[in-house]
Amino acid sequence: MTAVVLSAHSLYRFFRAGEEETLALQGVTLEAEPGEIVAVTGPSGSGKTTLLNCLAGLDEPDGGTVRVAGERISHRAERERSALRSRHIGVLLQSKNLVDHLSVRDNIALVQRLVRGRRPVPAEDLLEQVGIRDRAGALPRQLSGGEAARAGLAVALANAPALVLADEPTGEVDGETERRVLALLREHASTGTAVVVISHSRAVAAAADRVLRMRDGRWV
Ligand SMILES: Nc1ncnc2c1ncn2[C@@H]1O[C@H](COP(=O)(O)OP(=O)(O)OP(=O)(O)O)[C@@H](O)[C@H]1O
Repeated sequence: MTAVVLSAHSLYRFFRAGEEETLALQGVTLEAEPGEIVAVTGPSGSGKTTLLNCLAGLDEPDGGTVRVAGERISHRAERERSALRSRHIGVLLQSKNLVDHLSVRDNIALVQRLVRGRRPVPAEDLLEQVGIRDRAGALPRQLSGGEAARAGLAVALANAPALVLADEPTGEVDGETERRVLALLREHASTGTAVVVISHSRAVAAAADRVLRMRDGRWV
């Protein structure tokens, strides 16, 4: 087992739209150890989602490297990044990680089929943990915002990932559900998972081991 689950070094990301250039990430370095929950906060447009996308291998940084569980995920073909993501990372983005035409149960099964050599946690158990066991047969569009957020979390945890990357996982849930989600993340962290979570919630910051603040693509 590697000492750090996530090692992102000196990440840069530029976006160009016509004449305008945005420096979304300006040399961001981040490491996370097994068992650690890191909260990332900062104003709108500061680069948080861009960072998470680069960490997840959903986007390529223009400079710098990302390693997850000892394997480099940056600067690789999309297919390779996708395979590494299935193997090591649970991703919960604001855009949601549920496939529309599959039930919640089948969304979990889909993620678990991509991972070999690990015994999957039964879908019902994952859904019990997030408190929506009775919604296993529902389609994503039949879920409330809070239920969809919890289903997304169950899917993010379905591959028993070394690293969980979550963008506002408690943005749409009530206080009680937020506590439940945080307890669940802590439980997974205690088994060695590292968690990086973007959030403006005070409860999330209080539950985290470290809180990092971003502004204009840099830590402040
Ligand atoms: N695909 C893109 N093309 C052009 N500019 C982009 C793109 N994605 C992000 N940006 C710009 O990069 C900057 C950082 O955006 P990002 O979404 O990472 O911020 P954020 O901190 O996650 O914001 P929020 O809290 O509102 O989600 C912003 O100025 C944004 O407009």
